[in-house]
Amino acid sequence: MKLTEDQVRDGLARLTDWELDPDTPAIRRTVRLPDFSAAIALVNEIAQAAEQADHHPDIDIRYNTLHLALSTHSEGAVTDKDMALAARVDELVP
Ligand SMILES: C[C@H](O)[C@H](O)[C@H]1CNC2=NC(N)=NC(=O)C2=N1
Repeated sequence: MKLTEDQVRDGLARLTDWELDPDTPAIRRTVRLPDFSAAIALVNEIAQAAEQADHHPDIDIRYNTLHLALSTHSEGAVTDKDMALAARVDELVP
């Protein structure tokens, strides 16, 4: 389900450190880990959650820092699936 900008902003209030990028549109979160292997461990956990949800984030890995973006490619929009996976990611971040 496509969300309006207001619905996305309401949802972000219940998440940790996610921001709306209205230009893409997508929601984004940067996560800094202690080192590269901790970053990769988190990527692997997120990958499992993504496969379970059949919904996949864009992940940019920069040494110990992950830049995560969630949008629903088929809709060209942020949807409830993105908000749900973001909440799951928040649970996985150590
Ligand atoms: C066939 C499969 O369900 C689709 O390709 C899914 C897979 N993961 C996806 N992930 C994201 N972020 N957007 C999609 O539109 C999408 N589509």
